[in-house]
Amino acid sequence: MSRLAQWCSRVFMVEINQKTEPIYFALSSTPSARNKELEALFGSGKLFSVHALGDDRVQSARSHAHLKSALTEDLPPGCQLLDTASFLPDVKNSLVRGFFLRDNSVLSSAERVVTHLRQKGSVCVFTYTRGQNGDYLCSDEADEPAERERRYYVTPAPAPLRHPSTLNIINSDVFYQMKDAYKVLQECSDVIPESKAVLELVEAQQLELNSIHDERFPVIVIEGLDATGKTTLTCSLQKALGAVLLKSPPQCLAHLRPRFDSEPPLIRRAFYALGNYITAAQIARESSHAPVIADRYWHSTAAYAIATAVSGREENLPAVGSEIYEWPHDLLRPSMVLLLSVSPEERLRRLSHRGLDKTEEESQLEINHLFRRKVDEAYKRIQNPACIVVDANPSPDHVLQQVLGLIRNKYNLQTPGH
Ligand SMILES: Nc1ncnc2c1ncn2[C@@H]1O[C@H](COP(=O)(O)OP(=O)(O)OP(=O)(O)O)[C@@H](O)[C@H]1O
Ligand SMILES: Nc1ccn([C@@H]2O[C@H](COP(=O)(O)O)[C@@H](O)[C@H]2O)c(=O)n1
Repeated sequence: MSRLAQWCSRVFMVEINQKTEPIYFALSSTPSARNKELEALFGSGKLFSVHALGDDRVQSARSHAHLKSALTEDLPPGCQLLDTASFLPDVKNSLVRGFFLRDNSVLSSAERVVTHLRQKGSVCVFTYTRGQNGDYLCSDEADEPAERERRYYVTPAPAPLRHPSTLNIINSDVFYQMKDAYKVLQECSDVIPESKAVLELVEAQQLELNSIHDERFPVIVIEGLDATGKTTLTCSLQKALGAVLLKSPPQCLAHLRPRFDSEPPLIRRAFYALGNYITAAQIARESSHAPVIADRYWHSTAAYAIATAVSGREENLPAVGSEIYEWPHDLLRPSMVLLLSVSPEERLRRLSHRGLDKTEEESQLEINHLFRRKVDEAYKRIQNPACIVVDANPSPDHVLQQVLGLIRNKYNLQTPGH
């Protein structure tokens, strides 16, 4: 079967704008009725869909990221790059991400970029042209000569029940057992040597990870978006309760973080997932003799990963109660998770006062209201344990007293020296 014929079983999703519904289409050997949405997508210029190819998931993820930067850098004016994906409706792990290249430039410049990519190999490029009857046709110039003559028509497809960007979340963006995240870093240890250091640190914690958690002292996790006051509150709680303060990712991974932050989601998220297991081992040790306060833990890992993976609006998130929001069965569960909630205006005020360098994701939060809403909503949908929302708009002392009240209501903890 030709390459293009294989893609005929799949549906394509093109996102023109994150705020609007994507456009769905399929490839068929028979023409179909004209459609306004497709007309808007294809317009009159030439179009290409480009997907990175790879022998394994690590290579595919890295090739996709390289392709994105190559296309973004080389794209001449008059050309537009759109995110696209192809998938089998409602079939888990069937999503393949790619790009749609719209060429409205006078010199058909995108064609040169695409030809160059084709020559370099490891990409799959389809070309879309308008036929005499006004239909849109798809062809693959790399296919065998006989196949190149065959016509595949672009036909509108219905939106699937589950938003396609949710199909690959399990084990690509969120990991539900340590061994799955561990495997990802094992698979990339040749191309990212720092992975070995992470795996050794995880190995070193095996004893604690296998031991049963002593429930004597409570473990309280503080969660929230950037600049909601987690650092301020966790430091105050540490003093007020005579607690041990821990973080996820743990300090021992701090020097490796920038390396993994520059990698695609599969690798980056596996790194943060393993960070939680190292923090879990530290929690197991410390909570045997004192209360533990943790600044971020699994809720952060999952909520950011889900919100980044799911494109478009909040409604595209997996529904409440989905398995996506379940806690990993092998990860130590905290006694209480508090989610600091701050109005967007107050958060921006705090960010601008702080004046520190912003990470890419922080800047995205600032400009991307949609993303922020998705992170916030994903936090609230995570279960077992679910988080308790705390109004963190008031003064630091007010927030501290509120949280101490919640903790003391549940546990009989004394302030040191009282
Ligand atoms: N309750 C509060 N009222 C007013 N300002 C606050 C409050 N809590 C923290 N701040 C200020 O807001 C800024 C961000 O606070 P903080 O660093 O504690 O947030 P964070 O959640 O730890 O941020 P990040 O996750 O980005 O490290 C700081 O300048 C801090 O002094
Ligand atoms: N347990 C965690 C902690 C953090 N992350 C990721 O890091 C970013 C936020 O961390 P800051 O230190 O900058 O506040 C955010 O992008 C999370 O994706 C995580 O995944 N898991």
